[in-house]
Amino acid sequence: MEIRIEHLYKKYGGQEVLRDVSFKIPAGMYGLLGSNGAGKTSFMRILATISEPTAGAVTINDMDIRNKKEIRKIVGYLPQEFSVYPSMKVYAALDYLGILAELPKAVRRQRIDTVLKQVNLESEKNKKFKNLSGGMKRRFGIAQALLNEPEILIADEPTAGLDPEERIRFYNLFSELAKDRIILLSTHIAGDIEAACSRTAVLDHGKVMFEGSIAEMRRLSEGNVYLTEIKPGEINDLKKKYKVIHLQQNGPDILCRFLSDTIPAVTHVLCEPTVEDSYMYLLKQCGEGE
Ligand SMILES: Nc1ncnc2c1ncn2[C@@H]1O[C@H](COP(=O)(O)OP(=O)(O)OP(=O)(O)O)[C@@H](O)[C@H]1O
Repeated sequence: MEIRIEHLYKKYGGQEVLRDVSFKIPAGMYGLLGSNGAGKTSFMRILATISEPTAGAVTINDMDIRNKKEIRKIVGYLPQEFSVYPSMKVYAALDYLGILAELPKAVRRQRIDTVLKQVNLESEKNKKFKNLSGGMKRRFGIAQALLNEPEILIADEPTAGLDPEERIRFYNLFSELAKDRIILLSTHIAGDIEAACSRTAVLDHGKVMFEGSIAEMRRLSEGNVYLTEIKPGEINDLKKKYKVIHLQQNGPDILCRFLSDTIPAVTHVLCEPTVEDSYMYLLKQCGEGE
């Protein structure tokens, strides 16, 4: 099971939003990381056959994505904005989507029961869509994407707007589903990628800035991540000299995690980098390169 992307470009009018994107996505959970406008949605829509590349090639299990009909049989897609008729009940809405996907009645029944179990929405099946909580609506979105038993599930920022507990539940569901699938998900939360994915690609302004395993991603900023304890009045000074990743109140003082290419001029401890540190490190490099 593999998605192969080769020299992919996407242009909207004169704006190039994907630029020479090439990498492979193996089975398991794969995270696409990038800030707003990086090109994540444009990339995922191409893989889900909703939009077409301007140039380049994508194959899924050696099948060209231009075979839309065949590809759609093996790909499930959860777009960022997902909705159904608000007054439709959960079961009826899934049945309707199943009809659109041309699933025969008996298969539909069996699949709907299975996906409702998978996303833990069985007891909600007679509720109207509009009466579901935000997290339940997202779970419904996953259920509809799983209806045709896809080998590949593409989810665009599936956890945006969810509370931490619901986010954890979501990632548990994904890791369960990822055992025999490719799950490609996008987010701008580096910590989520670190916790859930085995590999990641970082997009910035349509270009791949990094592609590799989580361990490789962490290593990017090795030797550049420091911690220092400062007084609240010293924050601005530190920010002028270094890229601050985060600040945490520690009694009257502030614990500050920051990036530096050279040994810092303040009292410091060298830290083990996280995916978030490396993401900030990459963004800093991109910013400097512009
Ligand atoms: N249909 C479209 N027509 C014109 N420009 C578009 C279209 N879709 C996206 N864009 C532009 O392409 C660029 C990349 O957008 P995209 O939605 O792919 O990024 P993203 O990484 O998913 O961002 P976000 O996290 O905000 O969803 C942006 O500059 C956006 O304005």
